[in-house]
Amino acid sequence: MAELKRYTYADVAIRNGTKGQPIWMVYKDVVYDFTSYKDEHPGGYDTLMEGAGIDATSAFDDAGHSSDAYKQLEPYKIGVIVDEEKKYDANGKKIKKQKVVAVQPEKQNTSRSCMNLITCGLIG
Ligand code: HEM
Repeated sequence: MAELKRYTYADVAIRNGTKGQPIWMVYKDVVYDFTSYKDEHPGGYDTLMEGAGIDATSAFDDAGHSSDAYKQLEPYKIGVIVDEEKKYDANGKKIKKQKVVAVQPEKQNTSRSCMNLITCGLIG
């Protein structure tokens, strides 16, 4: 089986259907090209374009599409999002981003000097 092409969100953003660009869309880290589907979408062209060039996962899910509509995505698949930019795990669940908190050296010093103050206060 041929390996799927990998795209970044910047690659997808350019293909937003304007200025003769194709209509690419991302659903759960998979990239689709819906250019040929634009006049077939039962929900209309404008509604389809709401997801053009972006991660349209929530827009697609929120539209209340039937299971048939979900099955119709497959033939338009052209690739996947690069690993570094993936938003979903292998089970299709949204990856929770870990909050990275930098340790500030000044703060450490402040608390230490504060401790010293308390200690000094207690001793002296
Ligand atoms: C973000 C992108 C999309 C949005 C916001 C959207 C929205 C909608 C809405 C609002 C309807 C209901 C229309 C009505 O009842 O009058 C609809 C219907 C439908 N859409 Fe989409 N759509 C999107 C993309 C797609 C794509 C990519 C496909 C398939 C390749 C698709 C397949 C369908 C189908 C088959 C229906 C008919 C009802 C159903 O079976 O659920 N849509 N869409």
